[in-house]
Amino acid sequence: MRQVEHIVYLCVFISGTTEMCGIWAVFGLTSNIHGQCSSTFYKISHRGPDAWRLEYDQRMKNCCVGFHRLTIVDTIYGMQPMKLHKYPSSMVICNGELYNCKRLAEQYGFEYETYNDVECILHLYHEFGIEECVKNLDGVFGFCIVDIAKRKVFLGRDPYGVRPIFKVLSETGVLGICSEAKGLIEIEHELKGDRKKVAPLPPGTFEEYDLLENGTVKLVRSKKYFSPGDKPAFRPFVLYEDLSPNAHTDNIRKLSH
Ligand SMILES: NC(=O)CC[C@H](N)C(=O)O
Repeated sequence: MRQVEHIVYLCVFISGTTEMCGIWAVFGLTSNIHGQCSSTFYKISHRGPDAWRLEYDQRMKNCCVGFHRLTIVDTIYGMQPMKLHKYPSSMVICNGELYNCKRLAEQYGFEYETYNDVECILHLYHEFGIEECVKNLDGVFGFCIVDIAKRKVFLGRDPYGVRPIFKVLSETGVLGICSEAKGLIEIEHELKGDRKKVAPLPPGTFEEYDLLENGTVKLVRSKKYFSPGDKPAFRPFVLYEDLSPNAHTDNIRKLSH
C-alpha cells in the first residue's frame, strides 16, 4: 500500500508541473474593488495565456470572480467562470483536470452542455452537495463554486494538493482566493488593521461559506475529506487490486495508460 501511495505522489507531481490556469475571486471588498480587479487579478496573468474573464453580478455585491485560462479542452464553451443553462444561479472557477468527467456522466446520467471537464463539478454539486462532489472527482483541482440562489461559496482542493489554492479571510468576512499567494497580497494590505493571513487551502479539504447580503462571507465548515492512505470514493481507472506492492515499473506503466 505504501509503495502504491509513493507512485501516486510521483505521478501527480509529474503531471502538476505542466498545466495550469489561474483562479481569483474576492467577496465583500467594499474599498477599491475596481482597483483590486485591475491590479491584483493581473498578478497571475502568466498562468493563463489564452484568455481571461472577470465577472461581476449585482446579486453578489462587492464580489468579483475571475479566471486566466490555459485551454486544455473545449476552447469556446469551456471558458470560466462557467455557468450552465441548467443551473443559472451558480458558477464555478477551477484550475484542474477532471479525468473521470465522462464516466460520471454515464454513472449519474448527467447531460453536459459543454465538452469541458470542469462542467462535472456543477452537476455533482447540484445533485449530491459539496461533500459528495469533491469525493467523486478523480483528478487534480483547486476550485470555487458560487451558488447565488442558496447564498453559498465553496472551495475545494484535490486530495494531494497538486493544484494550488490560497485564501485570505478577514475578521469582517472579506474573502480573497487565488491560485497563487501573490494575487492576494494587495488585498491583504487593503484590509488594514483587520487580523488576516494569506494561507493555502490544505490538500484534500473543502470549505463552505455563507454569502451574506453585503458580499462578505461566514465560514460554516472546513472539512478534510481525504488523507493519504484513504481509498478514493470514486472508482479509479486502475484498481488497487491490479497494482503490485513490488513491481513499480509495471505499476507506472499501468497508471499512465
Ligand atoms: N489549465 C486548466 O486548469 C484547464 C481547465 C480546464 N480543464 C480546461 O480545459 O479548460
